[in-house]
Amino acid sequence: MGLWEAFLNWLRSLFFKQEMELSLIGLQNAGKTSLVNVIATGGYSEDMIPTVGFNMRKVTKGNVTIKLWDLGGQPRFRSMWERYCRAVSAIVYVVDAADNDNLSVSRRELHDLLSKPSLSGIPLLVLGNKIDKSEALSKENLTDQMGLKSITDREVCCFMISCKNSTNIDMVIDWLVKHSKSKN
Ligand SMILES: Nc1nc2c(ncn2[C@@H]2O[C@H](COP(=O)(O)OP(=O)(O)OP(=O)(O)O)[C@@H](O)[C@H]2O)c(=O)[nH]1
Ligand SMILES: [Mg+2]
Repeated sequence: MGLWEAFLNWLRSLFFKQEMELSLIGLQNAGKTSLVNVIATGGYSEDMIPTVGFNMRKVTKGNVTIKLWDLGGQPRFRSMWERYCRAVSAIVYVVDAADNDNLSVSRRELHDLLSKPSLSGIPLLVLGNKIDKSEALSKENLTDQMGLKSITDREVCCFMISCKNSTNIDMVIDWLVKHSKSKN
């Protein structure tokens, strides 16, 4: 990068700073914390500790600072999901696309959450994770089984990803950056 270009980028970053706040929701073991790690550092580990309560992490991508609320997915933490979704620019709902046994629970929890009046209209990004596994569903199947077509009161988008292989993580970041708000 030339000096002039670097200077222009610096100027741009001063004037066009964007920020956003996101909540990562989904059942335990879906891969929420893995996604935060992949977005923040690119690192992936098989050896993860379940999230107790929540973690907050700030990540900067270009001019956008993203504040991520990474929530625990075990049943005892689900009642606090709504509280952490109220002020966010988007809700990111992570699903283990290879875990057929838990899809109906995941679907129910998602639709329960979206029925809260406090969350009306907040854009939703559904991520079918673990597509590196052979038993992972296709996007069409996941869309169908999660009942995504019936959500008509907000913007809904769905991507199939793998945190393990970093598949489609760039698409996720692009989507998030597009949904950030200008600070000024
Ligand atoms: N094969 C495969 N495994 C994954 C992938 N992403 C995450 N995992 C594994 O899934 C397990 C759970 O990942 P976490 O990121 O801790 O899941 P979580 O959604 O944060 O779980 P809670 O914090 O309990 O809600 C870990 O063993 C990860 O290594 C993926 O893309 N592919
Ligand atoms: Mg976690």
